Amino acid sequence: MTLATPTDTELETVLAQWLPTQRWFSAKNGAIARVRIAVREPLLAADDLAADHLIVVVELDDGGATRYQVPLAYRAQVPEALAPWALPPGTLPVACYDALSDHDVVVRYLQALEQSQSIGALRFRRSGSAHTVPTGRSRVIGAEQSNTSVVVGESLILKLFRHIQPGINPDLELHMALDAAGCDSVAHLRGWIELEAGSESGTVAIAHQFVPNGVDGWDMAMTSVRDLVAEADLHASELGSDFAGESHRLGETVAHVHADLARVLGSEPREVAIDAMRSRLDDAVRTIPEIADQRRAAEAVFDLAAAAGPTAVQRIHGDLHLGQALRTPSRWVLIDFEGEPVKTIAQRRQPDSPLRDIAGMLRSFDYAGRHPLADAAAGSQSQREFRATEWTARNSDAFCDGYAEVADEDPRDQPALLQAYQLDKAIYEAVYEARHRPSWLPLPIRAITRLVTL
Ligand SMILES: Nc1ncnc2c1ncn2[C@@H]1O[C@H](COP(=O)(O)OP(=O)(O)O)[C@@H](O)[C@H]1O
Ligand SMILES: O=P(O)(O)O[C@H]1O[C@H](CO)[C@@H](O[C@H]2O[C@H](CO)[C@@H](O)[C@H](O)[C@H]2O)[C@H](O)[C@H]1O
Repeated sequence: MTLATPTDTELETVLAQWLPTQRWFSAKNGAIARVRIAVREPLLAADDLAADHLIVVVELDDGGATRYQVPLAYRAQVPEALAPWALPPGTLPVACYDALSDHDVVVRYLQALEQSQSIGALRFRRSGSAHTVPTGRSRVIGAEQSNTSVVVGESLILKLFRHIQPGINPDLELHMALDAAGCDSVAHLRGWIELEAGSESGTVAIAHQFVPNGVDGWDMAMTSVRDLVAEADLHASELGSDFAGESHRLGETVAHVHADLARVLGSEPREVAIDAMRSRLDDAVRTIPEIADQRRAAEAVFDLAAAAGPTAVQRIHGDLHLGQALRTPSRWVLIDFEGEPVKTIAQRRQPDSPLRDIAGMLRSFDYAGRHPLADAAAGSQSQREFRATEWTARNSDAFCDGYAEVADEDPRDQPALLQAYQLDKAIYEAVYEARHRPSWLPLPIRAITRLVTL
């Protein structure tokens, strides 16, 4: 006999309690009026384990509605190791938990991908030649991420988008283009899942080759900066953990990826959408009153950029920072081509200047350089501040040098646009930090002050 699973109504009640506790649930500030199951596709139905793939619509009191993807598994009891993924028992007749934590359910997803199956409204698509489901165990990563990824057998990574929107996700579109270009600075595409639901159709998950032995660029940069803060009498160039060589190589990598994207998806001269930057500033001032004093000066930076005239635009990464770069023993690999999570899919698919990605990385060097200062002991703080500024400048320059060597174009030759993109990113970061990590908010706020007075 197969396991009895909860009714939609039973699940909707429990989901309304559980969803706001999840990191990827973005509507934390709004009160939930109702959770409605829009799609429920059965994936497994055995006597000891059942699983459904759910798309739920969360309706808020303010009238807003967002769609989330929630795979659920059911057993008589939640296995002890999976307890952190359990939903509150409430009135459910069986134990219920996030299905991505259960290896048996993950294997079901991978089999469907491998065979390009359709399960109800879900279309599983394999990319490239036949590949077998990895044999090793699976592990969930991304507790602090916008989405949820599962690594299987240390050879494949399946990422399920949590907040889903209609349309092709840029992460899929750009990886298809980069694979077609033969780019080896990204993880190769292994498959994807689409939801076919009329006007709500779109990409809901992507599988990539897992990059083994990859070290996150942010973690590497942190090691270098921490050494600098501990040895404040050394220059960045004197550190054993100097990062400038890596920054240079990262600049080269980003330039190669931009060139491949332009070659496959095109590039053309166009005015940069400075109005979008102005309206982001307006929204940010409403959320973060501390930056209101900088508004006039920020508008002046945007005015100067608007006067710069047309520049080459193309498809870009869109949310590039050190955490989106993995250093393998042989090269840098860029990941997560989704663009900024706050933008709609249509906005993220708009061509933009490569300067946006370069500015994203420059902001990241600034974050890396200054973040450890908050923890450093007082006393020689000004010396540490000096060293942190030096570290940031050294690595930003190395990155731009590396980029310029490959692109034959130095990003620093367009100072007004580069400054506007950095300022726009710092404004985005301020809103991001206010929402997700309030203790980090001073970092982008100080950057805004610096960027408007350059
Ligand atoms: N192809 C890959 N190989 C190895 N690790 C990866 C790969 N893709 C992502 N990761 C790891 O998973 C984490 C989350 O991936 P990411 O695509 O950035 O998710 P999110 O959209 O949730 O931020 C990354 O920080 C990285 O550590
Ligand atoms: O990786 P995500 O796509 O989820 O990106 C979001 O979260 C990032 C934080 O993890 C955030 O990046 C900001 O903090 C980083 C340090 O943690 C720093 O290196 C980046 O420069 C800074 O922007 C990113 O903005 C946000 O979209």
